[in-house]
Amino acid sequence: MIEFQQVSKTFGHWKAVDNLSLHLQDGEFTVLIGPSGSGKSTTLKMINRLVEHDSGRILFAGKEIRSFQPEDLRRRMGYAIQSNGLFPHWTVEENIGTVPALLKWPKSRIADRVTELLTLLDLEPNRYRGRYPHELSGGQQQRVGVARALAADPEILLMDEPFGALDPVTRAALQKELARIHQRSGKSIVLVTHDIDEALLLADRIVLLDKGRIAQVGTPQRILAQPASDFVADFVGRSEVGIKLLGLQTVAGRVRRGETAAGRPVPLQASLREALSAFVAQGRGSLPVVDEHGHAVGSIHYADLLAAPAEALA
Ligand SMILES: Nc1ncnc2c1ncn2[C@@H]1O[C@H](COP(=O)(O)OP(=O)(O)OP(=O)(O)O)[C@@H](O)[C@H]1O
Repeated sequence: MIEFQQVSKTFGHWKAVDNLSLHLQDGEFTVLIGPSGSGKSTTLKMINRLVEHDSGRILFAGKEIRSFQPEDLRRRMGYAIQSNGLFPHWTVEENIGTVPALLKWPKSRIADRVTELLTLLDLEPNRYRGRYPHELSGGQQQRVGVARALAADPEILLMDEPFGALDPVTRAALQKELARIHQRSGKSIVLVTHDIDEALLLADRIVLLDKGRIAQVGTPQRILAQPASDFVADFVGRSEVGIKLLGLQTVAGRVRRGETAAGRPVPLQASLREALSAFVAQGRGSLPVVDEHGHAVGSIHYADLLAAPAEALA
């Protein structure tokens, strides 16, 4: 879908992006991560030509992006940013409907789409559609920012720290929502973050940048279990690698069906990290497992967690 071929971008004497080659697959959730100043936002903004690359080629749908009008490109690519970028004097409805209006959708279709998106993002449509951004909380503004990016059903969604300024609870809720949107729509998403846990949770593939260069590209499992360098190992947090690997898998893959155990049950969909926490909190070596309706399914043993890291690379 998007291909970078030896792309560089220099600001003054500073190489913000240095000879980047990268192929972003159709339907993939790609997370760009790295320390501050590593070139994440510059890489993202080059995709919709908010920043023009100096050299190399960037292909979108097989064509160099310079051959598109920037406006056409931006209509085909949703863009959400940390500071949400909402127009302050426009209502929520007008903000969300920006690109559909540019595309000359009929008013009724825009209104229906706004209703659909507000519902999807857990904002009661009639309560919020007529409000102005300053009448919303920060988390609600960010939801509207995400809704606006999704409005015209773009082929690709570009997100620059879209949940950066949120409290942990709202952030977790929106991450879950975004994962659901991705699963349901199969849309290509490129998200910038500096939060390794967010990257591990959401990414099909992580691109870890360091000083404008790729330090490693790989699945969350591979980045955790086979870091390509000391820099990568340090960035993902050496001492917590085991715990993070457990966070990538669910109890469903380890359940001993039909077996019983005593204790407070863990859900099938809980991560193995959550299961570990339950073992420690309850001081037990095995626990019952239940499905989403609370029905008994089987049990999980503490020792079953140990199979996880090896299998993560299978
Ligand atoms: N418009 C600009 N003019 C000059 N330098 C810039 C400009 N935009 C970015 N830079 C520089 O390019 C480098 C990469 O910036 P970029 O915003 O891509 O980093 P980042 O990884 O997204 O960082 P952060 O996590 O802090 O947002 C930085 O050193 C930054 O100072």
